[in-house]
Amino acid sequence: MSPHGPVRVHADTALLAKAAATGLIQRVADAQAEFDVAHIVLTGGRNGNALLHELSLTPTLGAIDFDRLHVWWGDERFLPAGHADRNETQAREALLDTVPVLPELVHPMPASDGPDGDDVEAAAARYAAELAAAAPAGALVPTFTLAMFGVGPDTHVASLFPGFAATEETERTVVAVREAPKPPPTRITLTFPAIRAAHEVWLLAAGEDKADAVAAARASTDPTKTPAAGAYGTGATLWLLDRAAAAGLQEH
Ligand SMILES: O=C(O)[C@H](O)[C@@H](O)[C@H](O)[C@H](O)COP(=O)(O)O
Repeated sequence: MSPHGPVRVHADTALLAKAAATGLIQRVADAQAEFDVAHIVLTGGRNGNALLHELSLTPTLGAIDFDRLHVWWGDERFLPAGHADRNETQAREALLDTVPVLPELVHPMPASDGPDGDDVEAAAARYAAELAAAAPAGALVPTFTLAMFGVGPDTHVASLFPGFAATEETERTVVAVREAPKPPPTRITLTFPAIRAAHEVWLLAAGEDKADAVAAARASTDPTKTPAAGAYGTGATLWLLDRAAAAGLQEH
């Protein structure tokens, strides 16, 4: 599967969030019809949270059966539970606290005051085990219906930053990241083997500060140099942009 799937360009970030919310509902409803259960991977960041907030306002959200929806995260800032900067906290505020999700189907990455304390490597291993427990036979992670990733200005996705060893991981599905260039410095992240188990991957980017990163990632096939180029699904990969983030693309 090519890492450079089609691009959808929206006039602004609000329309990007609305279109993405509608698309997510359709994909989850289709997966629940076909496979009974759907698994989605949430992203942190402004665009990821804007999408979740838009979902909470979307009338067709009722097409999703939350009794059959597993929610995972692509990465997490390794902070105490409930910390305002945790992706989980922000996702709960943006959407999860407003919908009837089943707590046992919501899978946050461990917090720094969780069962492993500040041992971020043990916490990463714990999440890998949780993914494996929900995986089909022979797999290490569930077949994610949809995995979403914001794209950083340096082309990072999740907490896979350019040049970091985590971008070269081929065995483990979840690893710890230390000294991340985007604060906070200690994080937990899915690796490319986990990301590429997704049926569909979306890359979200908005704003002129992302135009160079989008152009660089779509011109590259080196996932260590430009991690966004390494995030793709088995069935589809879609880049959801606003006009500002697409400005560096010849194709648009
Ligand atoms: O934990 C995080 O910080 C996010 O998961 C990160 O990967 C984010 O998605 C990108 O940095 C884009 O963030 P913005 O959408 O806010 O630019």
